[in-house]
Amino acid sequence: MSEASIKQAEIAVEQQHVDRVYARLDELRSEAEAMRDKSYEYGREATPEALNERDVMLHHANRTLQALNAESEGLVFGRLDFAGGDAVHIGRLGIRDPQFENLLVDWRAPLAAAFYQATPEQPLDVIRRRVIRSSREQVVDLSDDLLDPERAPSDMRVIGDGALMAALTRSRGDSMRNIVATIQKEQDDAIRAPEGGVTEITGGPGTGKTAVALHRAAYLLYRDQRRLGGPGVLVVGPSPVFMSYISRVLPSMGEHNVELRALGEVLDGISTAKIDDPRTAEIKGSSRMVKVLRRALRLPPPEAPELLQMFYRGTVLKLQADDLKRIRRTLHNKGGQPNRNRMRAADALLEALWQKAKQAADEDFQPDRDRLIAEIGDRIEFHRFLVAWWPAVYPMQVLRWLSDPARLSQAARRLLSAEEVDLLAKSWSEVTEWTVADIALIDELRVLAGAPPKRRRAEGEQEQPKRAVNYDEYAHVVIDESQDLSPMQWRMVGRRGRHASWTIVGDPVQSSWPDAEEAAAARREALSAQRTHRRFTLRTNYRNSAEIFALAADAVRDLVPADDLPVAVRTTGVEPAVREMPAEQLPAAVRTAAEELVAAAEGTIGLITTMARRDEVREWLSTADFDADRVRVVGSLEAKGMEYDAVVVIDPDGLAAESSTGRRALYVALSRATQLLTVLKPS
Ligand SMILES: Nc1ncnc2c1ncn2[C@@H]1O[C@H](COP(=O)(O)OP(=O)(O)OP(=O)(O)O)[C@@H](O)[C@H]1O
Repeated sequence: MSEASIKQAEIAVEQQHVDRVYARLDELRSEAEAMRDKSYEYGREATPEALNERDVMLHHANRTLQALNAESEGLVFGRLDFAGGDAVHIGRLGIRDPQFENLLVDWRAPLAAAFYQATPEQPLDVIRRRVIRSSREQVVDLSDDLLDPERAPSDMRVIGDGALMAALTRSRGDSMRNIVATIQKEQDDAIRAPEGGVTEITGGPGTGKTAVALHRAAYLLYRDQRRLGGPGVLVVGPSPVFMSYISRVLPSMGEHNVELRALGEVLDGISTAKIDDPRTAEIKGSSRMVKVLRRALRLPPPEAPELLQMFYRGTVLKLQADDLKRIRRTLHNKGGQPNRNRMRAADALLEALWQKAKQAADEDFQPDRDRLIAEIGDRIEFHRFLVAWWPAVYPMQVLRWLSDPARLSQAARRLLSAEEVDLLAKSWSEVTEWTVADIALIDELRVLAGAPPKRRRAEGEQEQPKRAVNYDEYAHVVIDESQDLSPMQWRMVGRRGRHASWTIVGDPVQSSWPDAEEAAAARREALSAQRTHRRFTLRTNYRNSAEIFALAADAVRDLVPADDLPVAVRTTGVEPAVREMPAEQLPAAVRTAAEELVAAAEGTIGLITTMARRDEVREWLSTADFDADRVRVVGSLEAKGMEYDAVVVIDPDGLAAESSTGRRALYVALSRATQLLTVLKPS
């Protein structure tokens, strides 16, 4: 038999199994639907027992349906043949036949671990590992590894090799795909690491850190649905573009109960993607801001009254500006959140009025403490004063107050320089939209100020979602691109995982945060409750061709130890194109490069430029003649974590100059392409 017909025969064998799996999937779906319908009938009886049973059935039926309805593409992707003749198929879910025999083993089940862990040195009883590639329900390709040739039966057929290479060469779309069929052993070690404590995954660009973190989330949910499924898993990443890029990976594995939030979306009720200029972001992210904000809350609100005057039984009692200042200082020194201290503030003012009354006492005026406090405390004008002098404060309002440079200078005395105060005040003076760095400050103020009194719900207003606002009891928190978190952002995410276990993913070499030590200290603080720390380092770059990565690595080779740079495994024989041109010819050069790449590459084309020139570059492309649907123009910070089939890096020196981490930002931009890279250098 020719090689091609052997392969076709093996594909036919696998197709039979895949057909059985899909037929069984249909049966299970019908059963789950029937259970859901039946649960509605139970509900009609409306006794507490029936309702309870209905809820349990409905929950179970809905979960099963959700899992069964997850994209069915590539449901069956692997097979293991063991010494002794047994074989199992591995898939995105576990499916059993009516006799309870395994038709498909979930990739996260212990039985499937050998699919990822077996090597020729340690075959773990596996003789042949087969990767099955399907298009919808049709098997289209197979690829085998023979792990233990000595024990292989003579009639065992081994087809091709290189499922990983085939997966890496394929063009990518707008969404990241799951990699369940080709997870590599070093990646699997991190995915299946125990849940508790902190699991850190480091590695260079394209080593699969994001993919591994998401597969780990799916694995942990599978292993401990009860603990993680309820309080939930939070995944935090750099930008909404990135969150959208990774958003389909978990649902494609049947996991829907995971919250994905960009750093600008962590706080409930606000969402932003706006980015400050690097210098402003650096100040806003610094842990010095904790003190600045604390002090800001101690300052009197703008236009706070400076005199309290009460007529009491023919006498005028006055608290002057100095008295009021002293009372405010004492209240703050006692600690506690200002919004929770409003009663204390009222008590302190009344007590001070009583002291004044005592001083004014004479034969005609004999005040009684309890009566004075009760009477004045009930007066509407006293309440009006209190509301103006010690109002409920709202985090965003406090930041807006700090757009007044005089006020900000007071809060920032000896913490920020005059130049830093100017930059911040300016950034808050015309806020139309908060920035990503502001979100961590707003969250800090939320905690420092305490919850303001609840607003009464207006008629017809919807009730809030059942979950607590700013839910901070996640069971597992995944942080991607962790090297870029500012100290203030570490504080913000730390709050959301006080009782959680953590998966932290990052690459220090790609950092865009200038003060590594300050960020490390904030991170230690955020994770201080964690006892166990385990670390995995991924060393193979699966994204870039070796030719592209060599150019990217040149940008940082003299800045970092060689060991921190991964090894790219795939060569294409195509060198990146590096072109120089006078600055005025840059727009035409960008159009030409984009047109060439659209014609030459399948999939997505990324044009990476400085943050400042994004709109200009979009404008240049408006006259280009190509399929614009596949082209994305992004700023260097937005390119974090992303990947495209072909990339144009526009003005590399400008990219490095714009970022406070210089050539590291360039390294990120140059390591985004899977197939083709063009670099345009204006002079
Ligand atoms: N085992 C694998 N099989 C197939 N594809 C893989 C594998 N590991 C990684 N990849 C692919 O390599 C690319 C890079 O992965 P990923 O984005 O997770 O890397 P990263 O380490 O997070 O990169 P960066 O630090 O640059 O953001 C993705 O397309 C991913 O699907």
